[in-house]
Amino acid sequence: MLKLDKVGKTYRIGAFGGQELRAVHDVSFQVNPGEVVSLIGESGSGKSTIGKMVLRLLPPSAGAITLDGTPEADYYRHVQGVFQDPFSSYNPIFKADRVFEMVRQGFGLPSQDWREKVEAALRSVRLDPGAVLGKYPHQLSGGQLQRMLIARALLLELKVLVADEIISMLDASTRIDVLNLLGELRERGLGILFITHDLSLGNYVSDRTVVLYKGRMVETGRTDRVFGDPRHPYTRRLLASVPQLHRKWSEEEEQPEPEAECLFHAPGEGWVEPDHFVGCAFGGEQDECPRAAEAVVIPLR
Ligand SMILES: Nc1ncnc2c1ncn2[C@@H]1O[C@H](COP(=O)(O)OP(=O)(O)OP(=O)(O)O)[C@@H](O)[C@H]1O
Repeated sequence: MLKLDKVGKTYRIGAFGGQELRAVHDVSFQVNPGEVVSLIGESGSGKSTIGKMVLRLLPPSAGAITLDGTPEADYYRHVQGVFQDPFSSYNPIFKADRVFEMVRQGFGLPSQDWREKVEAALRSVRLDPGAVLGKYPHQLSGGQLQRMLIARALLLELKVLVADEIISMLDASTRIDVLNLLGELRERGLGILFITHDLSLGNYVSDRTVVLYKGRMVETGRTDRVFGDPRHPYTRRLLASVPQLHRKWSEEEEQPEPEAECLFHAPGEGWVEPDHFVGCAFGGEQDECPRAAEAVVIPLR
């Protein structure tokens, strides 16, 4: 089980790193084996920063990230990531399957039976080894390249896959294939952290959802509860802003603003039901909240 416990990240910014930007505050959640957890939030809400900390590409400034008490050296074999742009993960002048050889060398894995293992991993992501091995990146589609990256991660005794906006650059028909592939990997016991700004994707793919606002968790719980009965006003706003098929944009614009809800302070903060948490987007720090003085909090139920 991957566990984040009160994780925070502060970046040093400005000339000579003289200023601080708190990108992630006090984030705690877990990803169990065979579970997809989606991390949802607007641009800049800290999703990728959390993904990078989980992948140990960035050190947390506070809190801890652990995987079953795994020793540090083994962590990288068990927790791997796939990112938005599959093309940038390949060197265009080398054949695409060089990524497999690089991972073998990088982790000092034996060359014996390697080809068979690679072919088995490719088949498990529903790729025909004969159709992709020996090809250059430009000869393969974005969906095939993305699947190869997932196959590469599978060769490393993967326990948790961090999928950061992995389908946003794929076309509609390939997207659903990759999403269904994630579903199959989940069935096989993989834990998946699915990072997206797209609420409908998060709803489609995940068992549990974490909603972020400016680096803070404002709501988390079972996806059917968070989407079916959102308690934080921010989550409600997000859900209301998803375009709906039967409505035109002009009609959307005519919708009145919801009244008298402070966007940030949710009534009944805390555990509103088992496995459904609602928190203040400012961590209860009143002086940070621009609307604290004017906030009128109404009961949501
Ligand atoms: N290396 C960095 N140095 C300084 N600030 C950073 C760095 N990386 C991200 N940030 C800042 O941290 C905040 C969170 O960024 P992050 O990329 O994690 O958000 P995100 O939710 O993934 O956004 P997006 O969906 O646009 O990728 C932003 O304000 C961003 O500008």
